[in-house]
Amino acid sequence: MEKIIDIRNVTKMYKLYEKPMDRFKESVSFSKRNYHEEFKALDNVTFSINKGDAIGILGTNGSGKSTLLKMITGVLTPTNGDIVVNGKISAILELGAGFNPEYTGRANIYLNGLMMGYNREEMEERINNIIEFADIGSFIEQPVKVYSSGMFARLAFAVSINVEPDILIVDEALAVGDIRFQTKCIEKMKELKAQGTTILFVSHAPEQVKRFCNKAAWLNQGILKALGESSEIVDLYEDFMKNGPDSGSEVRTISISSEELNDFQLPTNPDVLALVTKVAINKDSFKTFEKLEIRIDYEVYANSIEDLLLGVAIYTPKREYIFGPNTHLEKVSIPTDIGRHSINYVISELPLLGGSFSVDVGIFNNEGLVCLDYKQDILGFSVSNKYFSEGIVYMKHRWEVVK
Ligand SMILES: Nc1ncnc2c1ncn2[C@@H]1O[C@H](COP(=O)(O)OP(=O)(O)OP(=O)(O)O)[C@@H](O)[C@H]1O
Repeated sequence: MEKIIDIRNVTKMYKLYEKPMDRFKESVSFSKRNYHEEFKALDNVTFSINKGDAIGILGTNGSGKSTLLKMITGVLTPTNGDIVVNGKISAILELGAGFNPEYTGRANIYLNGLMMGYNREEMEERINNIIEFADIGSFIEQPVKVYSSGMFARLAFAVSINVEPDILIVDEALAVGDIRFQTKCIEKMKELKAQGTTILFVSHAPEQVKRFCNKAAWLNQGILKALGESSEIVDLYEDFMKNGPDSGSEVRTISISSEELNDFQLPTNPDVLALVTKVAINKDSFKTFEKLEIRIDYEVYANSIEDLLLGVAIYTPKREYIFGPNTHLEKVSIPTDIGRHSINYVISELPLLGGSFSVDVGIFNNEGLVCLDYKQDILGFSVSNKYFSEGIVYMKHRWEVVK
């Protein structure tokens, strides 16, 4: 795979001044006094992008996406680290950037072409396509200062994609256009992708990234949190957005005691009739339809327990209850005599789609009315996939064309 963009240990510090005057004071200070605080917008980011990749850049507001893209285009320079770009970039970064507000739309097309390294004749070959794509009617002859944000987006997009770039960077520009224009842009981006153009795409709609991009990078507070196949990264990102910063990292695969169990002993407290002593899961991250297996060890301390039952419940991190069968409801008899027992709970084809999940295990009697021992959130697991469906669970279904 040919690397087209190589980002190595890139850090970007911004200087923050409390008052505008402080910047001036600092520049004239003989004693070299500091009037600013430093803010790290990007922190030691390293990754590379291969030729032909469509990579989505994900992250909440202020996570450093624009800063990174501006450094790739050369508008900003890194404080530390290096960025190597092997191709011609066409970028729609901030609406209106690269346009002269006093010039007409038509004159700005030539100006943009010039900045991309095309001479007037070369732009003359392209201008009709650009104007047709922008489709803003007679506004093309008006100074761009009178344009609406939608018109800006149309013109910027039309120019960027009609100049045969090696790398196309689209930062949120699609969000301003109407649906018809968005569709047209996506069609054109697909065409460029098919021709091998590398595309960097920032969108606040993760589904768009899932559908359009093969890769994704997730920035969080200036740090590259995850990088990989787009659908898997979007699942992680969406999970983080829904459940907060602690989700995912809290996924545990720990059994109640990681040490081997001691010899079986009756508890000193005679009211303790049975305990779940160990819970373990076969993996901590799954793909949909993989086999999930939870092993539950429990101990029974009295001979008189009727209707002993085990239950396993799966929850989202927000405690939305997804599924909770028990051995009584399903008429499965489990050992009830004094001693140590083990049960395997097996889902042969896990139907969950993306996200992280937690598991509770309980042991009860009397049809579940009396709880003997309950372990909440005793372990967790995550599910991520290549993009093939949306939602929490995959339901068996079929499509029938009626007409
Ligand atoms: N010129 C600047 N001077 C000081 N701080 C800046 C400057 N530009 C950006 N920042 C800060 O750097 C951080 C990253 O900003 P950046 O615009 O790269 O984020 P972003 O992920 O693109 O956000 P958004 O989704 O809102 O566009 C933010 O906290 C922002 O306030």
